Amino acid sequence: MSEPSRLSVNVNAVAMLRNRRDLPWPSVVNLSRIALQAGAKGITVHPRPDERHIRKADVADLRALIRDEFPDKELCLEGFPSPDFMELVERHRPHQVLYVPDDPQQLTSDHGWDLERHGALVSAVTRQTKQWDVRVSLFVNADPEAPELAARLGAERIEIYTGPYGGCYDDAERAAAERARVVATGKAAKAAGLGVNAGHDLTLENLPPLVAEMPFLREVSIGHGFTADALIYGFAETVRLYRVALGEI
Ligand SMILES: CC(=O)[C@@H](O)[C@H](O)COP(=O)(O)O
Ligand SMILES: NCC(=O)COP(=O)(O)O
Repeated sequence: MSEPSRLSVNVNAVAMLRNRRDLPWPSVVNLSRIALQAGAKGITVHPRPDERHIRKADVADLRALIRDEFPDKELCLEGFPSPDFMELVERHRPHQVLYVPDDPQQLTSDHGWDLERHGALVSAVTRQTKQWDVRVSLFVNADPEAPELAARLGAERIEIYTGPYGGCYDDAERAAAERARVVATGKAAKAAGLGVNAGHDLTLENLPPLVAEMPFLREVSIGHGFTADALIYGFAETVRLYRVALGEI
């Protein structure tokens, strides 16, 4: 039997494509089902306040999909802890929430929390979320100082923002330097007793060297690069390719 996967497929881009028309396809639920059947560990969505891709109704549908058809898989919700987002978390109780410091206008996530500055907010929402029996992960920059504070604020995991690493796709030397920062942050998180996730601009190319240096990585959530590959290979085959890149199969 193969190892349980570390891959959570982010389906934001599927929703974005669907939202071009007032029609229900491509179906976020059907493509998530294909990803889970193909061996992904979970589905990640980042409903943004303007619902430009994932809508509140998608969250309800995905929660039902996983509860009814894939009870051993996970739904991860990502977002800024606004009252609206917290209401969504309380209602649907995903397996994991990733709190990000994004403002409503932000195009995509491009930095982790400043935990010194926003410690009071982060610790309050973390406490509340754990009372709902939802695992809390905090989005942090690749900075080995961040994990200890994240642990003190009550987080169970961190997700290391890998955008700067992903952005070095054409520069091996800079990529190695960025990767070293991610790995050092992961090691600091592990030492602080946190589970370590990573995400943003991960691809089939940049995953293998990262995973080789971070065998303790618990989860990667991948959407943009995954969807680009899925347009070529299809969803199920792309899950297989990413699982190969993760060294799982
Ligand atoms: C937290 C993170 O890195 C991802 O959620 C990423 O920001 C995807 O969001 P978009 O699909 O809206 O770009
Ligand atoms: N948490 C990161 C995520 O869900 C997907 O990010 P990306 O692969 O779309 O950059």
